[in-house]
Amino acid sequence: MVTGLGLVDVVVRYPGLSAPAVDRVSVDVAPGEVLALLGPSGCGKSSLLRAVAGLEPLAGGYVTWDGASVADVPVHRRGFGLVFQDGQLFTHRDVLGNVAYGLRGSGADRVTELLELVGLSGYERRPVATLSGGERQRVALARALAPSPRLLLLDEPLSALDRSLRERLAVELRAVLVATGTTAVFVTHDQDEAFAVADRVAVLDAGRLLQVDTPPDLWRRPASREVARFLGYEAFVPVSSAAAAPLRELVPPGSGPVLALAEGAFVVDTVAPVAKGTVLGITSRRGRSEVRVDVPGIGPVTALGPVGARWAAGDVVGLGVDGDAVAALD
Ligand SMILES: Nc1ncnc2c1ncn2[C@@H]1O[C@H](COP(=O)(O)OP(=O)(O)OP(=O)(O)O)[C@@H](O)[C@H]1O
Repeated sequence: MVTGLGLVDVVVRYPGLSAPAVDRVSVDVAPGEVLALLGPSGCGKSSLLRAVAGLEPLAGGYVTWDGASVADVPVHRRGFGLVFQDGQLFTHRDVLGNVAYGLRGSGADRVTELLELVGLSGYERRPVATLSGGERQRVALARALAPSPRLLLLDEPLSALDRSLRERLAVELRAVLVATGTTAVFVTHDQDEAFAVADRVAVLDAGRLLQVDTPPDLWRRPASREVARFLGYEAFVPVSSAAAAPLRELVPPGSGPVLALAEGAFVVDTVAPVAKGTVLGITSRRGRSEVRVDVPGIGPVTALGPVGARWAAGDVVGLGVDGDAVAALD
């Protein structure tokens, strides 16, 4: 028997849409596991999450909990908690009133414990209108966790926040889910966020499940170019080509016939270069320079460069390689 959440050939259709929004997706989520649903806008992530919650009818397949279908269990009886992008707090209640909602009795001790967990100790009496965006999402998380849901469903809970806060909260969110042993499904379109939060990541496109794996396995062994591109691999080169010579030894012998190169697979190296490229342009990210270089036989790639790099378009630079940004594809 599958314990925890089971999805079997789940299909979601909308009237007027010729293709299904979710197309026969099957995946399990073990007790205590955090699964991210990752994919581009419109790929069906939210539809799948809503179908699990019971907010969207299934056009096919099953959603199971501990092996039994939940088809006949109404939304509020499933014991699943929900957190949305905008938190959806009750604006006329204070923080305590929001977190205690859904608890029997006053639940004051439980609220104190949860606010501590999400880093908001002492916030009980704050009106939610006075909270920052990040604080609101923490309250939404505490509220959803308060009744100890057997499954927590999170739909892009961080995407309305700015990047640095998003990155910090992603780490905190994982810590809270792990500390509470919560089984969770987390929707995001951001690969970094999925990798930071989840034990396993399910990559979706056009309603179909392309691959589900742990973050390191997904990164090292993307199942297709489609998955690789979505993760940030930007160039593909046959392993047998001359241009792949400096890269070949970076993947295990006998791996697939195509090498995928992520941004940063090449690093500008003026001391012991293994390849050369022609500079196309330079941008900056987090202080480092990112140099677009055209590598013969591979094409344009993004190489990491030193702080304050000043090459001009047309300059030729030496390149080293970083094995963590090279994967073999079948
Ligand atoms: N209520 C609806 N009625 C009709 N079509 C819908 C409805 N909800 C979603 N869709 C369509 O179903 C497809 C999947 O949408 P869904 O919201 O699940 O994608 P998503 O991956 O969550 O996208 P995003 O990241 O932009 O939120 C899209 O083509 C969308 O336009």
